[in-house]
Amino acid sequence: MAAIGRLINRNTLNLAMGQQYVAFSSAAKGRTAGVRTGRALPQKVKIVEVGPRDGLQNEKTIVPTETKIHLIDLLSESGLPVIEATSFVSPKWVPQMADQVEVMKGICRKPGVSYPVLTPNLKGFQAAVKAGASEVAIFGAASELFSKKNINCSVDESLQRFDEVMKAAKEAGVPVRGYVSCVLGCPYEGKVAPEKVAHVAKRLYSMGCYEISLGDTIGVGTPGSMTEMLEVVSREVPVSALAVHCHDTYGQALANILVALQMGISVVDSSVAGLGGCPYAQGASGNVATEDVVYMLHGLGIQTGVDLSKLMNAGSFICRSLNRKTSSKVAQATCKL
Ligand SMILES: CC(C)(COP(=O)([O-])OP(=O)([O-])OC[C@H]1O[C@@H](n2cnc3c(N)ncnc32)[C@H](O)[C@@H]1OP(=O)([O-])[O-])[C@@H](O)C(=O)NCCC(=O)NCCSC(=O)C[C@@](C)(O)CC(=O)[O-]
Repeated sequence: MAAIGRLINRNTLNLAMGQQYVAFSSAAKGRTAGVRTGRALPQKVKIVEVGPRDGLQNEKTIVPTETKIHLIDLLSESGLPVIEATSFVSPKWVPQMADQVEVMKGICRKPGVSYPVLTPNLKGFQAAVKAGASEVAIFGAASELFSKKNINCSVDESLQRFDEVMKAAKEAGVPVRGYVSCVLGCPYEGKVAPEKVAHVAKRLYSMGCYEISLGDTIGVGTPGSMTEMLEVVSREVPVSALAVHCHDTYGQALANILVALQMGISVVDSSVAGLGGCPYAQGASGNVATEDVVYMLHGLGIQTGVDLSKLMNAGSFICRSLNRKTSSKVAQATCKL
């Protein structure tokens, strides 16, 4: 009897959550989010969706190009302002991104939505522009060994390559975002000093990157280490130009994002269904799920412009296509797997 009761309660709960998740997540609307946490929070957050790139780059089986295109189109419909579409890297290094030109040509670009792509060097930049990219991202690291494993050069060499990309981008009028990987830990070197992160972030910002995304590539950070790192980095780069990019390996991503928001950051990277992992960071799980970030932000009364229901449809589509269970807690709770 008790077991049946539990079953009914669980089913009722699932049904209720399925119907009401939007209501739950918007419960704080109209209130000042800062009141609840004791610190001021931004009223609006820009979400940079990295699922089609960061999310898929590590997939062992090649995902059909049409699936990638359909995923991006569904994400475009959800109201996301930025969707990182693919990367112009060597197909020998990351075979999953070898169809970058077809992806860029196949997507329906929604007015007002930006579709940046990764470009590790001038060759990648030129190919990206030829394929119609109107925004690119360069990606460095705060760790020497990670830099070597990921892009086959030292941190200093990578900054020289990025300089070339920046010059070409300025001439072409293409905005450039900069990434710093391993900001809270490296799979090869362990702990990374915040000063190293600040050094690379400052260089990328001085080169002209309009925004610096700080990547906890292997998801080892905690609110404590995130706070410490951001305090150091924000002495060199204004917080208004910083973004956080959290992987969720240790389940700390949402807590880390919350402290970043409390420190004035208002740009958050995330991946639909929590897909992802870096091919050169073994054991790293996916990015924090976009659905979970949106749910938290809306619950805090922070605007994102994202329709959670449409976003969940995109998550559901890619999970079905990959025959994979979603990593989004929100999607799990509402049975949209
Ligand atoms: C950077 C390279 C190319 C250096 O790789 P390399 O082997 O040192 O390059 P190279 O200049 O010696 O050239 C070797 C070959 O690659 C070709 N090549 C050279 N450049 C390109 C290019 N752009 N596109 C296509 N092909 C290229 C080049 O033409 C040549 O071809 P071959 O003559 O042998 O036929 C390589 O290491 C690479 O592609 N790495 C990319 C790795 C990657 O994509 N990692 C994942 C993204 S980073 C990430 O996920 C972290 C992030 C951003 O999400 C934030 C976080 O979580 O921390």
